[in-house]
Amino acid sequence: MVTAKVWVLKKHFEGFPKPSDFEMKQVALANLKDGELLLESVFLSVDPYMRPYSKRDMKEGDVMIGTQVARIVESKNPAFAVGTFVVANRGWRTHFISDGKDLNLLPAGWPESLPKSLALGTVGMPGLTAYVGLFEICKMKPGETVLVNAAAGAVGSVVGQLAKIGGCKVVGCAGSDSKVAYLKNIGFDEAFNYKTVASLDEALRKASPDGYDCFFDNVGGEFASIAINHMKKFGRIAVCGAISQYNDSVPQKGPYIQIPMIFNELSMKGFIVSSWHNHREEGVKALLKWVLEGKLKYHEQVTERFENMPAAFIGMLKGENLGKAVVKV
Ligand SMILES: NC(=O)C1=CN([C@@H]2O[C@H](COP(=O)(O)OP(=O)(O)OC[C@H]3O[C@@H](n4cnc5c(N)ncnc54)[C@H](OP(=O)(O)O)[C@@H]3O)[C@@H](O)[C@H]2O)C=CC1
Ligand SMILES: O=C(O)CCC[C@H](O)\C=C/C=C/C=C/C(=O)C/C=C\CCCCCO
Repeated sequence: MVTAKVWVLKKHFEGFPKPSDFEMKQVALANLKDGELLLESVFLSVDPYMRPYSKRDMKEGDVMIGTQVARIVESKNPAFAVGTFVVANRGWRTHFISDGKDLNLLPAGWPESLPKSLALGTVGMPGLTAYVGLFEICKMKPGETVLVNAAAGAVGSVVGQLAKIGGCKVVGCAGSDSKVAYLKNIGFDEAFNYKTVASLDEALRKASPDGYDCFFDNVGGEFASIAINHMKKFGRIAVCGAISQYNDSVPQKGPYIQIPMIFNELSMKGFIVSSWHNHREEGVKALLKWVLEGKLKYHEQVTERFENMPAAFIGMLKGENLGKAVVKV
């Protein structure tokens, strides 16, 4: 019999998550029935969505939500061989049983040399978010100017590079000078540290005096309220995330954005990547191709050991990650 380690939400978050909000437990797994598989998590993802979704979708005592790259270690299902790697959405746990229906194989042609953890980041849900947000929501065109915040993160770093691949000028911002240096290294035309600029308004104007055609917003809040005034006529805004607000114990009251919306006849559309599942196969295939061609660079913030999941999650929310944050079990 296999004993799994799991992290449960011991107490709903209030403000930033704290280590004491989590509790690690052991769960004895039953022997496999016909058609079942035993899997071990190899890499686990920590993502911002877990913070707001935990309040909406979880009750105290539930296993933390999340995805993993897992390896099949025992199989009573002829459709899946031992040693196969998959992406699953089974939460923060070291081992789990599946009937195979909730498993996604890695994209065909995944070379042995490519870290499988990328299936949680650049060639997975965050990469797909960037792909859908740019091509389907912003509908970026060559020669346009794209702005992206949280630009050194899992989604933002892909947004900037896909926009370069798409022939655009790209402006990004992040919360440290080392992240800004990384952005320039992966091809951003302009990048700045939003925490240290004297004025965000001035920094946005200096980076692109003519303004922005597309704004890929990962942050929301005050940043979005200022950035919207730098949009060009008929600009498009992909409302991807609002991480500046997830950890608020008291909701922020931002300035209204309707006037520039109306004056510049802007398009602004919220989206959730999982609603665009019909673009998943084409998107993951394109992302893998660009990575293998060296056109799409990646960086992973790898935290070792399952016991360190809460620290990895809290660190990501505080901006300690460069690129996709993953935990190596
Ligand atoms: N709509 C959808 O389907 C999806 C939406 N998202 C959203 O995209 C955004 C980025 O996600 P992801 O790439 O996975 O995460 P990241 O890898 O970018 O990690 C989060 C980053 O957000 C930045 N951040 C944290 N707090 C603030 C703040 N108060 N103000 C500005 N920046 C902040 C930090 O970087 P920094 O150093 O720059 O501050 C941190 O590293 C999130 O809002 C997430 O919810 C992600 C996936 C799917
Ligand atoms: O590829 C897979 O199968 C894994 C899917 C994992 C994940 O569940 C899919 C989508 C993730 C979406 C993330 C969305 C965001 O980050 C946006 C976050 C918050 C928006 C506001 C939520 C308010 C809740 O009350």
